[in-house]
Amino acid sequence: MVIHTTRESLSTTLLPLRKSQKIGLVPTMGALHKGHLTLVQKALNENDCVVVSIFVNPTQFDNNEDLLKYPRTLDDDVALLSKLKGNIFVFSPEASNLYQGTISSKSYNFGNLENEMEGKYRKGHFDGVGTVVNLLIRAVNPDNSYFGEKDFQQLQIVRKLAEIEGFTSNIVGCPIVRETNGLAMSSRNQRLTSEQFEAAALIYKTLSEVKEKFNSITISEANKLVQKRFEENKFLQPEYFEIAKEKTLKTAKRKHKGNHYRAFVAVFAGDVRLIDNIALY
Ligand SMILES: Nc1ncnc2c1ncn2[C@@H]1O[C@H](COP(=O)(O)OP(=O)(O)OP(=O)(O)O)[C@@H](O)[C@H]1O
Ligand SMILES: CC(C)(CO)[C@@H](O)C(=O)[O-]
Ligand code: BAL
Repeated sequence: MVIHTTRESLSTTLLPLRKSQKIGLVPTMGALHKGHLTLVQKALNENDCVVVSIFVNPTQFDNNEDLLKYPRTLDDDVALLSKLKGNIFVFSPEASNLYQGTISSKSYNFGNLENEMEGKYRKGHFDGVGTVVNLLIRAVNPDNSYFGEKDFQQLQIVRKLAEIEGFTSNIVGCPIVRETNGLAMSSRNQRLTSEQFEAAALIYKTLSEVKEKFNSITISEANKLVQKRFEENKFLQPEYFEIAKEKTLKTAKRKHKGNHYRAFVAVFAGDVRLIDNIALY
């Protein structure tokens, strides 16, 4: 497996391939799991070669401890990718090489998408995500770029970013991959104790209950139901639970015909922050 650590070496390798090959990009922060591998496999199925970027982007963290504790497992990541069949390039640059100058965010207006949920609770997060995704897409110039629905708000932001920055790449959304207990796979799951991991099954269980009852209860009743379920669990502290319109991600207080709704949640298990969401249709 070829590992590129600079934009220059990656671009030299990709240049001759461009004429005849479709290039896929899967941006990640590493500590790869089956969720990531599903994205990579989809990218391999739909392209001739795939760049998997592994870069823990400092500008999207508002919490320095979260950044320091973020798992970094490059050797294991490469070993996992090596098991897949197909032409994969790992792109694992230093921040100074990727940013080529000061390591700071551009300021974006994503039409308010950035002010909801994750944007509200992680200040500047989506400016950091937008900045790094822009840098990665410009470095790779892919035909298709793959993002998971686990980070559904991020996926919507990246679609908007593509309009703002005029990307030629398609932005491809991929369904959430879950553990057998329902917990959405996430690199941060590595930091859970076994008790927290078991308890965290409640997140998807509760989202599924809301989905099942959604047609027969009000949004306010759904909010109360979620509050009650988490009150009963000593391992999990919800940061937010919101039912929002899928397109605008605006919090919904009442249901209106013709809208698609989605439930979103962020939960702390100790100091590990987990997010999840579910379509309510
Ligand atoms: N369980 C999953 N199902 C589908 N896509 C996923 C899943 N986990 C991660 N992804 C996607 O993989 C890409 C890279 O994600 P990232 O490297 O941040 O991993 P992560 O598991 O989301 O980690 P964390 O949430 O702890 O930051 C993102 O597009 C993300 O949405
Ligand atoms: C898209 C991304 C790789 C940008 O750093 C990150 O936010 C992620 O892994 O979801
Ligand atoms: N997968 C989202 C990246 C982050 O938590 O910063």
